[in-house]
Amino acid sequence: MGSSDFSWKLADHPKLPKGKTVAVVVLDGWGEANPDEYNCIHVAQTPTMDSLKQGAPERWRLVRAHGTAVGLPTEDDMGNSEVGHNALGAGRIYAQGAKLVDLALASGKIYEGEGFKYIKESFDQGTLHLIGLLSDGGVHSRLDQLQLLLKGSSENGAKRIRVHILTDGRDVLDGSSVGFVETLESDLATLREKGIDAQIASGGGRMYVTMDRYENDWDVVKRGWDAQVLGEAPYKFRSAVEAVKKLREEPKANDQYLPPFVIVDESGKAVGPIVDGDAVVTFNFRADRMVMIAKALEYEDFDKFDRVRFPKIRYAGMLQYDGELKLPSKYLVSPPEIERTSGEYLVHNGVRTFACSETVKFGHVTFFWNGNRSGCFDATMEEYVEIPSDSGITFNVQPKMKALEIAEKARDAILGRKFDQVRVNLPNGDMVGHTGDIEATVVACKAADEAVKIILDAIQQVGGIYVVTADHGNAEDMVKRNKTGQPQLDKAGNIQILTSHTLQPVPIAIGGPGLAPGVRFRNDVPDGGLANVAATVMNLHGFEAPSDYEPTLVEVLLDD
Ligand SMILES: O=C(O)[C@H](O)COP(=O)(O)O
Ligand SMILES: [Mn+2]
Ligand SMILES: [Mn+2]
Repeated sequence: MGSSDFSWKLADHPKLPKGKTVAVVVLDGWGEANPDEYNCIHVAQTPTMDSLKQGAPERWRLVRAHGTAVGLPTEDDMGNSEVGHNALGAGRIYAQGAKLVDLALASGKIYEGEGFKYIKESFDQGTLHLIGLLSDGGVHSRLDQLQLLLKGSSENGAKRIRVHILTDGRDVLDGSSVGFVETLESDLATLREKGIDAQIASGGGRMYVTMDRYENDWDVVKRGWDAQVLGEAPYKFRSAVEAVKKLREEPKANDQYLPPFVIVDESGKAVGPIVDGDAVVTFNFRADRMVMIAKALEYEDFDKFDRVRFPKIRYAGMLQYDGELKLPSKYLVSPPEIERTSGEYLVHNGVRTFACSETVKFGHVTFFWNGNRSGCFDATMEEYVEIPSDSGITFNVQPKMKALEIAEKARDAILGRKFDQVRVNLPNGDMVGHTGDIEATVVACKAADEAVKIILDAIQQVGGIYVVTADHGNAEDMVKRNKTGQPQLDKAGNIQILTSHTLQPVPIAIGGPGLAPGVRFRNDVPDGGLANVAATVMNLHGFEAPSDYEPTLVEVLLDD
C-alpha cells in the first residue's frame, strides 16, 4: 500500500450497524479437546461456555491457535499468548520471533547486523553473557537457537562466554531441566576444547528468577540480577547439573521455581558476574518476560530495586521487546513489524475501547493486542485497567484469581455505556493450568466460566454483542499423550502432567441481542485461525476490515 493512499478510515459495513457495545472476551489457555478426566474444562462446571457451544454451527466454531496459523515455524509449535494475542489484535499473520531468529541464524545474517556488531566490540577484552530460558519449548526461546548462537559467537570472536540459565518446566515437562543443562554443558565442553572459556555461571527457575512480567513482582528480577550481575545467590555449586539435580531434591521443588544459584570455582568465587566491559545478550525472543530485565540492564535511571552495581556493558536483546519504548535499543534480530492493528484502526474510527485484565495478563489485551506496543493509541478514547494480581504465590493456591473482579470491571464498563468495545483476558485456565494441579485447574475453569456469564449478562442488558474466544489451549489437556491420544506413561508407569500449552484449536462464539439476525459464521473459511478474529470484530462494530486483513469469519445472510 503506497503511503499516499493510506487512510485510517474504515469503510462502513454494508449490512451491519455501528454503535453496538461489543464485549471481546479472551479465555487464556482454553482449548477444545476430547472430554476425559484430564480435560479440566470438561470436568469443571462451565454452563455458560457450554450454552455458547449449543449455538453451533452458526455462532460457535473452532479456530486454529498454533503453528503457522499464528506465525510460528512449524505445526508442532504450540500456541502461546504473545503470538495468539498478536494475531487476534493485528488481524494478520506475522512471522514471529521464533521464526525470525531461525532465519537470521540459518542465513548467518544475525552476525552481520548492528546488534551483533555492537556487542562484538566487547569480545576482545570482556565476557559475553547469555541470559535466557533453557528449554526447547519454543514459546520464549529455543535450545537449538542458543546452541547456534554459542557456536556463532565463538566463531565471531567471543573468547569468554558465560551462560545464565533459567530452568523451564512450564512450556516443557517438569524435570526436563536436567537434560537441557546436560546438553548445554556438553556444548560448552566442546567450546572449551576449542580454547573458548565457556561455562554456565548462574541459574534459577524462570518463575522465581528473572522472568516476571508486567511488573508484577520486581523481586523476581532482583533475584536474577543478584546472581547474574553480582554473582550472589543463596546456593552455590561447582556445576549446573549438580545444582539442578540437588535443588530438585527439595520437597515440592520444580523446574519453574528453582531458587537462584551461582556456579563457583574451587575457591568459592562466582565464575561469571557481569562487570564493566562485558557484553550481555538476553536470548529469549518473546517480549513480555524480558522487558523488566531489559530495563534493569539498560536504564541508567532505575528505581525498581537496588542494583548495587550498574556495570557499563554492551547489552542487546535477541529482539527488541517493546516497540514503543524502543527497548532494548540494541537487538540481534528485528522484531516482526506489527502495524495497523485493529485497536489502532478502531480508535481512529471512533470506537471507544476499554481493556482489562489482572497484572499477569494485563499486557496481553493491551501490549500484545496492540502489536507489542505499550500504552494507549489515544487516551481520550481508551481506558486500560489493570487489576493487581496476587504475587508471590503459585496460582493453584488461588485458582479463582481475579476473574470476578475483571468481570465486574467489564460489566461496569459495559453498563456505563461509555465504551464501544470492552475487551478482557480471563487468565484462570492458563495460569492455573501451568501449575499442573488438576483439581485447582478445574476450579479455575469454573471461575472463568462464571466471569463470562457476568459479562454476557451485561451485554444482554445493553443490547450488545459478545465475542468469546481464547488464545491457545492449556486447561483442556493436562497430560502428556502418545500418538493415539492415550496418556503416555513414564518409566515408572506414571502419567506425566502437562503444564504447557497444547496444539488444540480454540472456540469462538458470537451472540447477544445486538447481533443482527442474519449474522452467522461462514463455512468457507474452514481453516480460520485467530488472525481472522480482528476482521470479525471490526464487522461487528459496523466496519469493513482493511483489505489485507485475514478474512472475517462472519457473513450476513439476510438483508434488513
Ligand atoms: O510465559 C508463560 O507463562 C508461558 O511460557 C506461556 O504462557 P502464555 O503464553 O499463556 O503467557
Ligand atoms: Mn495465553
Ligand atoms: Mn500460558
